[in-house]
Order: sequence, then structure tokens, then C-alpha cells
Amino acid sequence: MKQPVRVAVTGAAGQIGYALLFRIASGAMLGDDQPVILQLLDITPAMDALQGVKMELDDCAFPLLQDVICTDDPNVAFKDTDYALLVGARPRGPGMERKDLLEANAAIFSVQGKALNDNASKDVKVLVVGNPANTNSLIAQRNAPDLKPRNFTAMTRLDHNRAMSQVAQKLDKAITEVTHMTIWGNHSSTQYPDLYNAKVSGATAIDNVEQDWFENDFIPTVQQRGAAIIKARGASSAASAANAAIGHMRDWALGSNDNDWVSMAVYSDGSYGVEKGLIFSFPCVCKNGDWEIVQGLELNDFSKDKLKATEKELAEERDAVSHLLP
Ligand SMILES: NC(=O)C1=CN([C@@H]2O[C@H](COP(=O)(O)OP(=O)(O)OC[C@H]3O[C@@H](n4cnc5c(N)ncnc54)[C@H](O)[C@@H]3O)[C@@H](O)[C@H]2O)C=CC1
Ligand SMILES: O=C([O-])CC(=O)C(=O)O
Repeated sequence: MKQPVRVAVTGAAGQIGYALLFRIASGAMLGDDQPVILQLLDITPAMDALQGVKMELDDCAFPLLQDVICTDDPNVAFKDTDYALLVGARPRGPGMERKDLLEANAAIFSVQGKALNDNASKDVKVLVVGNPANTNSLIAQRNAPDLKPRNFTAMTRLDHNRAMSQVAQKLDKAITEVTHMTIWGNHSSTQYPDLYNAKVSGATAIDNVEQDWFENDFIPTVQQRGAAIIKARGASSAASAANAAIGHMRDWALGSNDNDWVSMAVYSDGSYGVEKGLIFSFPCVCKNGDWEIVQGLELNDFSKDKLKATEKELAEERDAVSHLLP
């Protein structure tokens, strides 16, 4: 039997939390031989609701779940944690862009970055889900000087999965036929879902769809999918977001599929000309508990323009929170 690992989840009493915790406890994230201790953080007024979630976790009698800690103190939630899923943040409503949440949410991530720095395992793997996810991840990273910058990531896996699904449905193919998808940049309406490098049944995806569909249907559909869900459901995506978080962490911890890659917003090392230090979504492969940016992909002028636009937005978001970046 492996030693248990500690998994901190913030915003654990919220709607993504409700779709996420049971899957972590079941082994879907870290494997069905890996015992877990859940360390759940929410704000003080949510403690009753969080206790209710803990009661339900208990009532599942998950063999891998060794303990559940519920707290409103980030220093307790992040104590010795090996994985941290930072979900707790306000969601947007209709008519808002995700960056409109910066003012409400940014401060949360400076506090939590410091608490991670002071309490977490030095190898903690951090995934930021709360929006605007890339910039919140940057804030947490910059407030955690003793941790490795590459251990702070943000979630674009949901966009990646959305893009795969759009292509599969358009071409009437099984989802497993769609590979090598890339979301470049920000988890926002400037993100660039790239079909020049994606493949369908091994062939270049862009060659199998009309240019007009790619530019005027596919790209805006993927960019605006979060807003479409808010409009339809009256609440932002939750189960699909939790599913993407499971996929992101599972691949990072256990390795991504051979002969494919995944999209992860990670600390830019300057690859593809992207400003160093931004948390930017790239194509990544994961092995041995680490990620690496896929190098050498071709970017034509169209793609380069799209990368520049989303990079510019990320730089603007960063500048807007400079007071939180030590
Ligand atoms: N990156 C992505 O692909 C996606 C990101 N999101 C974002 O995830 C976030 C959470 O969404 P939902 O679960 O639907 O929201 P929710 O409102 O249902 O839950 C958020 C939870 O966070 C808690 N919270 C607020 N401040 C906190 C703090 N300082 N510390 C700990 N907990 C805190 C709240 O009390 C609440 O329980 C939102 O910002 C949303 O926009 C949602 C979908 C996809
Ligand atoms: O759109 C939102 O605000 C929630 C989210 O990030 C998504 O569904 O991609």
C-alpha cells in the first residue's frame, strides 16, 4: 500500500468542489492504488455546507480516502500538501468577461500563495481553476518565492476538451480520433484553439475542415463556450470543469498519453516567443511527475497573430495586479 498523499482543494463547498471531491476520493485523479487525505478550504460562512460535503464523502466509504480535514484557514488547508487545486473564487455571471473578476478574486491568490509557500510540500503541484485562472496562478506563484515557479499552473484543459469535442462532432468522428489539440494563451475569449497542429485520425485537422468554419465558427465557439453555458444553465460550468481538473492533475502526476499532448497553462520560459514568466497555455507532455512544453511546432502568420493577442491580454492582466506581485 502506498503512503497517502495530501490533496488540498479550495472552494470545496462550491459547485465545482461538489463535482470534484468525490472523483479525487475515488482514485480517478491519482490512481486507484493511491490513498488520499483531503484538506478542504472554504470561507467561514460556508463551514456548515462543507461539513455536509464531508458527511457525504464519509457516506461513500471510499477505500482510498484516509481522512478529510475541513477548515477556513489556508495555513491548515495547505499544511504539507502535495497537490493544491485552487478553485475557490467568485464565478462570473452573464455579460462579464473572466478578467472582470480580477478585482474580486486576485487578493485570494496572494494570501493563498503565501500560505502555500509557508506550509506546502516543496514539490507541491498547484492547479488554479478560479478565474481569471492564468493571472490568479501568476499571483499565487509570485507570492510563493520558496516554491518552484514551474509548479504553478492554470487550467485550460476544459478548453482543450471542448475543442476536441467540437472537431469530433463536426467530422462525425469518435473523440479518440482527435489528438494533438492545443489551446494557446489565456483561459479567456482571446485563447487560440489551434487546428493547424491538431490531428484527426492521424491527418492534419485543418485540412479536413473549411477555413471559414475554423475561423468563424470553431474558434469563437470554443472561446465563448463558458459564456454559452452560463447563459443556458444560469451558472457556470461545474462538472466539466471538475472533469478537466482531474485530467490536468492526473496527467501531470501520472504522465500524459504517449503520442499525444495536452494543453496546460504553465510558466513561460520564452518558448514560441511568449514573454517569460507569464502563465500561458502551451502544448505540454507530462512524464515522471513533470511537464515539458512541446517544441518545434510551426506557427503561420495567422497563428502568430492569435498568440500575440492572447499574450498581450495576459500582460495587461498582470500589469493590472502589479500591486499583488512582489
Ligand atoms: N479554469 C476554468 O476552466 C474554469 C474556472 N471556473 C472558475 O472556478 C471558480 C469556482 O467556480 P464554482 O465552483 O462554480 O463557484 P461557486 O461559487 O459555486 O464556489 C466557489 C466557492 O469558493 C469559496 N470561496 C470564496 N472565497 C474563498 C476563499 N478566499 N478561500 C476559499 N474558498 C473561497 C466560496 O465560498 C464557494 O464555496 C470560479 O472563479 C469560476 O469562474 C469555472 C469553470 C471553469
Ligand atoms: O466561463 C466561465 O466563467 C467559467 C469558465 O471558466 C468556463 O466555463 O470555461
